[in-house]
Amino acid sequence: MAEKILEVKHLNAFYREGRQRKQVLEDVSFTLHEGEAVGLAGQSGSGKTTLCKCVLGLLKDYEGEIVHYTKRPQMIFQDPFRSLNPRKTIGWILEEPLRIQGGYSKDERRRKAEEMLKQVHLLPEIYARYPRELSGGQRQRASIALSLMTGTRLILADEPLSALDVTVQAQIIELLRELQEKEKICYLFVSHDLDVVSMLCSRVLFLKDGEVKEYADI
Ligand SMILES: Nc1ncnc2c1ncn2[C@@H]1O[C@H](COP(=O)(O)OP(=O)(O)OP(=O)(O)O)[C@@H](O)[C@H]1O
Repeated sequence: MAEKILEVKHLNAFYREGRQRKQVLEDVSFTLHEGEAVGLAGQSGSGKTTLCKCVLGLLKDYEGEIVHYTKRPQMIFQDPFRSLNPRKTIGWILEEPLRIQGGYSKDERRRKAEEMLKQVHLLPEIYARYPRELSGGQRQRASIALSLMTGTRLILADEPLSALDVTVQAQIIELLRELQEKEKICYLFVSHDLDVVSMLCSRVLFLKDGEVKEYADI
Protein backbone atom coordinates (compact mmCIF):
# COMPACT_ATOMS: atom_id res chain seq x y z
CA MET A 1 0.00 0.00 0.00
CA ALA A 2 1.43 3.39 -1.00
CA GLU A 3 2.38 5.76 1.79
CA LYS A 4 -0.17 8.43 2.72
CA ILE A 5 0.80 12.03 1.97
CA LEU A 6 -2.34 13.95 2.91
CA GLU A 7 -5.61 13.12 4.56
CA VAL A 8 -8.58 15.48 4.60
CA LYS A 9 -11.39 14.29 6.84
CA HIS A 10 -14.88 15.76 7.02
CA LEU A 11 -13.71 19.28 6.29
CA ASN A 12 -16.10 22.18 6.78
CA ALA A 13 -14.64 25.61 6.00
CA PHE A 14 -15.98 29.05 6.77
CA TYR A 15 -15.46 32.70 5.88
CA ARG A 16 -16.59 35.58 7.97
CA GLU A 17 -19.00 37.95 6.27
CA GLY A 18 -19.77 40.84 8.56
CA ARG A 19 -21.20 39.18 11.63
CA GLN A 20 -22.12 36.01 9.82
CA ARG A 21 -20.03 32.89 9.41
CA LYS A 22 -20.52 31.61 5.88
CA GLN A 23 -19.87 27.93 5.20
CA VAL A 24 -18.12 27.30 1.86
CA LEU A 25 -16.94 23.68 2.20
CA GLU A 26 -19.08 20.89 3.56
CA ASP A 27 -17.90 17.47 4.62
CA VAL A 28 -15.00 17.21 2.14
CA SER A 29 -12.93 14.03 2.60
CA PHE A 30 -10.16 12.49 0.52
CA THR A 31 -6.72 10.91 0.84
CA LEU A 32 -3.63 11.46 -1.30
CA HIS A 33 -0.98 8.73 -1.53
CA GLU A 34 2.68 8.91 -2.55
CA GLY A 35 3.16 9.84 -6.19
CA GLU A 36 -0.54 10.43 -6.74
CA ALA A 37 -2.02 13.44 -8.52
CA VAL A 38 -5.60 14.48 -7.91
CA GLY A 39 -7.36 17.04 -10.05
CA LEU A 40 -9.61 19.55 -8.35
CA ALA A 41 -12.45 20.54 -10.64
CA GLY A 42 -15.74 22.39 -10.33
CA GLN A 43 -17.35 25.63 -11.37
CA SER A 44 -16.10 29.01 -10.32
CA GLY A 45 -17.00 29.54 -6.68
CA SER A 46 -17.33 25.84 -5.88
CA GLY A 47 -14.57 25.99 -3.25
CA LYS A 48 -11.39 24.78 -5.00
CA THR A 49 -9.19 27.66 -3.83
CA THR A 50 -10.71 27.49 -0.35
CA LEU A 51 -9.78 23.82 -0.12
CA CYS A 52 -6.20 24.66 -1.15
CA LYS A 53 -6.06 27.46 1.45
CA CYS A 54 -7.13 25.03 4.17
CA VAL A 55 -4.53 22.45 3.13
CA LEU A 56 -1.83 25.17 3.06
CA GLY A 57 -2.85 26.36 6.51
CA LEU A 58 -3.87 29.80 5.23
CA LEU A 59 -7.52 29.48 6.25
CA LYS A 60 -7.84 28.64 9.90
CA ASP A 61 -11.61 28.67 10.31
CA TYR A 62 -12.42 25.07 9.60
CA GLU A 63 -13.77 21.96 11.27
CA GLY A 64 -12.63 18.44 10.56
CA GLU A 65 -9.11 17.19 10.19
CA ILE A 66 -6.22 17.84 7.79
CA VAL A 67 -3.33 15.43 8.36
CA HIS A 68 0.02 16.02 6.65
CA TYR A 69 2.45 13.16 6.32
CA THR A 70 5.14 15.24 4.56
CA LYS A 71 6.65 18.70 5.04
CA ARG A 72 4.43 21.74 4.63
CA PRO A 73 2.94 21.70 1.12
CA GLN A 74 3.94 24.38 -1.37
CA MET A 75 1.85 26.15 -3.97
CA ILE A 76 2.50 27.04 -7.59
CA PHE A 77 0.36 29.63 -9.29
CA GLN A 78 -0.89 30.58 -12.73
CA ASP A 79 1.37 33.61 -12.58
CA PRO A 80 4.84 32.55 -11.39
CA PHE A 81 5.68 36.22 -10.69
CA ARG A 82 3.57 35.78 -7.55
CA SER A 83 6.20 33.55 -5.98
CA LEU A 84 9.31 35.05 -7.59
CA ASN A 85 10.55 38.28 -6.03
CA PRO A 86 11.31 40.58 -9.02
CA ARG A 87 14.19 42.30 -7.19
CA LYS A 88 16.16 39.13 -6.49
CA THR A 89 18.02 36.65 -8.67
CA ILE A 90 16.64 33.15 -9.17
CA GLY A 91 19.51 31.76 -7.10
CA TRP A 92 18.70 34.07 -4.18
CA ILE A 93 14.99 33.22 -4.44
CA LEU A 94 15.65 29.47 -4.47
CA GLU A 95 17.92 29.70 -1.45
CA GLU A 96 15.50 31.79 0.62
CA PRO A 97 13.50 28.86 2.12
CA LEU A 98 16.81 27.35 3.29
CA ARG A 99 17.94 30.68 4.77
CA ILE A 100 14.64 30.84 6.67
CA GLN A 101 14.89 27.23 7.76
CA GLY A 102 18.51 27.71 8.88
CA GLY A 103 21.25 25.14 9.32
CA TYR A 104 22.69 25.35 5.79
CA SER A 105 26.04 26.90 4.85
CA LYS A 106 26.29 29.29 1.89
CA ASP A 107 27.84 26.54 -0.22
CA GLU A 108 25.20 24.01 0.74
CA ARG A 109 22.42 26.43 -0.18
CA ARG A 110 24.00 27.13 -3.53
CA ARG A 111 24.53 23.44 -4.24
CA LYS A 112 20.90 22.66 -3.41
CA ALA A 113 19.65 25.54 -5.61
CA GLU A 114 21.82 24.34 -8.51
CA GLU A 115 20.56 20.80 -8.02
CA MET A 116 16.94 21.99 -8.20
CA LEU A 117 17.62 24.03 -11.36
CA LYS A 118 18.96 20.86 -12.90
CA GLN A 119 15.96 18.86 -11.74
CA VAL A 120 13.57 21.23 -13.54
CA HIS A 121 15.87 21.32 -16.60
CA LEU A 122 17.02 24.91 -16.32
CA LEU A 123 20.59 25.78 -17.27
CA PRO A 124 23.06 26.71 -14.48
CA GLU A 125 23.32 30.31 -15.75
CA ILE A 126 19.67 30.89 -14.75
CA TYR A 127 20.97 31.04 -11.16
CA ALA A 128 22.25 34.59 -11.68
CA ARG A 129 19.26 35.88 -13.67
CA TYR A 130 16.28 37.92 -12.52
CA PRO A 131 12.71 36.63 -13.04
CA ARG A 132 12.08 39.24 -15.76
CA GLU A 133 14.97 37.79 -17.76
CA LEU A 134 13.21 34.41 -18.06
CA SER A 135 10.54 33.23 -20.46
CA GLY A 136 7.10 32.27 -19.11
CA GLY A 137 7.95 28.57 -19.23
CA GLN A 138 11.31 29.13 -17.55
CA ARG A 139 9.62 31.16 -14.82
CA GLN A 140 7.14 28.36 -14.17
CA ARG A 141 10.05 25.89 -14.00
CA ALA A 142 11.80 28.20 -11.51
CA SER A 143 8.68 28.37 -9.34
CA ILE A 144 8.42 24.56 -9.42
CA ALA A 145 12.08 24.39 -8.34
CA LEU A 146 11.28 26.83 -5.51
CA SER A 147 8.36 24.70 -4.33
CA LEU A 148 10.68 21.69 -4.09
CA MET A 149 13.45 23.43 -2.11
CA THR A 150 12.12 22.50 1.35
CA GLY A 151 11.85 18.84 0.43
CA THR A 152 8.05 18.66 0.54
CA ARG A 153 6.41 15.97 -1.54
CA LEU A 154 3.08 17.75 -1.92
CA ILE A 155 2.56 20.55 -4.41
CA LEU A 156 -0.70 22.41 -4.79
CA ALA A 157 -1.09 23.87 -8.24
CA ASP A 158 -3.70 26.50 -9.10
CA GLU A 159 -4.15 26.63 -12.88
CA PRO A 160 -0.35 26.56 -13.34
CA LEU A 161 -0.51 26.20 -17.11
CA SER A 162 -3.21 28.60 -18.17
CA ALA A 163 -0.85 31.52 -18.83
CA LEU A 164 1.41 29.43 -21.07
CA ASP A 165 1.09 28.58 -24.73
CA VAL A 166 0.23 25.01 -25.73
CA THR A 167 3.76 23.82 -26.52
CA VAL A 168 5.12 25.15 -23.24
CA GLN A 169 2.13 23.67 -21.38
CA ALA A 170 3.04 20.23 -22.72
CA GLN A 171 6.66 20.68 -21.56
CA ILE A 172 5.59 21.68 -18.06
CA ILE A 173 3.18 18.72 -17.83
CA GLU A 174 6.07 16.49 -18.87
CA LEU A 175 8.21 17.97 -16.10
CA LEU A 176 5.47 17.54 -13.48
CA ARG A 177 5.04 13.90 -14.54
CA GLU A 178 8.75 13.29 -14.38
CA LEU A 179 8.89 14.70 -10.83
CA GLN A 180 5.89 12.55 -9.96
CA GLU A 181 7.62 9.40 -11.18
CA LYS A 182 11.19 10.05 -10.09
CA GLU A 183 10.71 12.02 -6.88
CA LYS A 184 7.26 10.67 -5.93
CA ILE A 185 5.85 14.19 -5.81
CA CYS A 186 2.07 14.47 -5.26
CA TYR A 187 -0.16 17.12 -6.75
CA LEU A 188 -3.45 18.65 -5.91
CA PHE A 189 -4.09 20.21 -9.26
CA VAL A 190 -6.76 22.87 -9.74
CA SER A 191 -7.79 23.24 -13.36
CA HIS A 192 -10.82 24.00 -15.48
CA ASP A 193 -9.22 22.07 -18.31
CA LEU A 194 -10.07 18.38 -17.95
CA ASP A 195 -7.72 17.45 -20.81
CA VAL A 196 -4.83 18.86 -18.82
CA VAL A 197 -6.10 17.18 -15.64
CA SER A 198 -6.35 13.81 -17.37
CA MET A 199 -2.73 14.05 -18.56
CA LEU A 200 -1.40 14.30 -15.03
CA CYS A 201 -4.02 13.03 -12.62
CA SER A 202 -5.41 9.59 -11.98
CA ARG A 203 -8.42 10.90 -10.09
CA VAL A 204 -10.57 14.00 -10.04
CA LEU A 205 -12.44 15.51 -7.16
CA PHE A 206 -15.44 17.46 -8.42
CA LEU A 207 -16.71 20.12 -6.08
CA LYS A 208 -20.17 21.63 -6.33
CA ASP A 209 -21.27 24.36 -3.95
CA GLY A 210 -18.58 23.31 -1.51
CA GLU A 211 -19.46 19.61 -1.48
CA VAL A 212 -17.78 16.67 -3.16
CA LYS A 213 -20.04 15.80 -6.03
CA GLU A 214 -17.83 13.05 -7.35
CA TYR A 215 -14.41 11.55 -6.62
CA ALA A 216 -13.66 9.42 -9.62
CA ASP A 217 -10.85 7.77 -11.58
CA ILE A 218 -10.09 9.30 -14.99
N1 LIG B 1 -12.15 35.86 1.49
C1 LIG B 1 -13.41 35.46 1.29
N2 LIG B 1 -14.41 35.95 2.06
C2 LIG B 1 -15.70 35.56 1.89
N3 LIG B 1 -16.09 34.67 0.94
C3 LIG B 1 -15.13 34.16 0.13
C4 LIG B 1 -13.75 34.52 0.26
N4 LIG B 1 -13.04 33.87 -0.70
C5 LIG B 1 -13.93 33.12 -1.37
N5 LIG B 1 -15.18 33.29 -0.89
C6 LIG B 1 -16.41 32.62 -1.34
O1 LIG B 1 -16.24 31.21 -1.12
C7 LIG B 1 -16.81 30.46 -2.17
C8 LIG B 1 -15.74 29.54 -2.77
O2 LIG B 1 -14.71 30.34 -3.37
P1 LIG B 1 -13.37 29.73 -4.00
O3 LIG B 1 -12.49 30.88 -4.32
O4 LIG B 1 -12.87 28.68 -3.09
O5 LIG B 1 -13.94 29.06 -5.35
P2 LIG B 1 -13.15 28.44 -6.60
O6 LIG B 1 -13.81 27.15 -6.88
O7 LIG B 1 -11.70 28.45 -6.30
O8 LIG B 1 -13.48 29.50 -7.74
P3 LIG B 1 -12.61 29.94 -9.05
O9 LIG B 1 -12.64 28.77 -9.98
O10 LIG B 1 -13.37 31.12 -9.57
O11 LIG B 1 -11.22 30.29 -8.56
C9 LIG B 1 -17.37 31.46 -3.17
O12 LIG B 1 -18.75 31.60 -2.89
C10 LIG B 1 -16.63 32.74 -2.83
O13 LIG B 1 -17.43 33.86 -3.12
